[in-house]
Amino acid sequence: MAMSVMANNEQETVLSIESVTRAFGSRMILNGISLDVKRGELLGLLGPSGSGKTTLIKLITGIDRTDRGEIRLFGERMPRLAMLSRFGYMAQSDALYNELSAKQNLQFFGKLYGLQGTRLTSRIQAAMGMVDLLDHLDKSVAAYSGGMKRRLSLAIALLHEPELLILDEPTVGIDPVLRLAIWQELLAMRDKGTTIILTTHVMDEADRCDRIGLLREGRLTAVDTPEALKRQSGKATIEEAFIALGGGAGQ
Ligand SMILES: Nc1ncnc2c1ncn2[C@@H]1O[C@H](COP(=O)(O)OP(=O)(O)OP(=O)(O)O)[C@@H](O)[C@H]1O
Repeated sequence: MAMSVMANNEQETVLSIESVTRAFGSRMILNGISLDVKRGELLGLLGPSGSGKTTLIKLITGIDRTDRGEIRLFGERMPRLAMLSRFGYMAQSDALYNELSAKQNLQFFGKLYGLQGTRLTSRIQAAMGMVDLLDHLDKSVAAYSGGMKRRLSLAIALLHEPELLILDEPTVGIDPVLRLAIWQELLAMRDKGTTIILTTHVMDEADRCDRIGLLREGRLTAVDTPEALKRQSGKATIEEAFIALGGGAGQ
């Protein structure tokens, strides 16, 4: 009985962050962060440059370790290698093989995730269609523009249809029309149950998230829906709310 209740709870909470602290040298970068993310939720992390968004993302993926506190993905304490296949990760700087074609990159990463044969081929088509790069599959990545590399990195993160997507500034350098199309895809994935955690500096993107976590000087100063944050700050737009709630400081 107790076991089944626990299993249900664990299924609901995809990510649990508890009292997490991370310092570099004597500088406290993250200070007592606690946050839960439920299955099928789209959480946006917003904060001034240097507020610790990427540091937090790296702790969630297990690339970096907390100094204090704990992070659990799907109930498992991170870092844990076995969790790698459960999420798709898009880093802030693209990790691509420049000398290979886009297709070869996708095949390489796809095989790492256990995809092969017709499933790998169909997933490559679907993911590249989503980022509008199907016409450039055979092009060498060295010949890709910065925005195209971002889109290819996103396609790789989506390739194995993970139940959790962790995206660090996924739409930087992507033009507004395609950005909108990518957001429609992300929202459709969310609606089908994919959990998405992303960082952004773009206010209209933040507005589309289910909840926004506001980071400032290493602390999570607010976590709520865009509507609640606007109400709480008495502001009409998320941009004004962000500044009113202390997000405008820094740089
Ligand atoms: N490995 C490291 N060693 C020392 N300092 C680091 C390290 N990684 C990050 N920092 C520092 O931690 C702070 C937070 O960096 P982080 O990249 O998490 O910020 P961010 O909110 O993602 O910023 P941006 O929006 O500009 O990407 C910065 O001052 C950065 O210089």
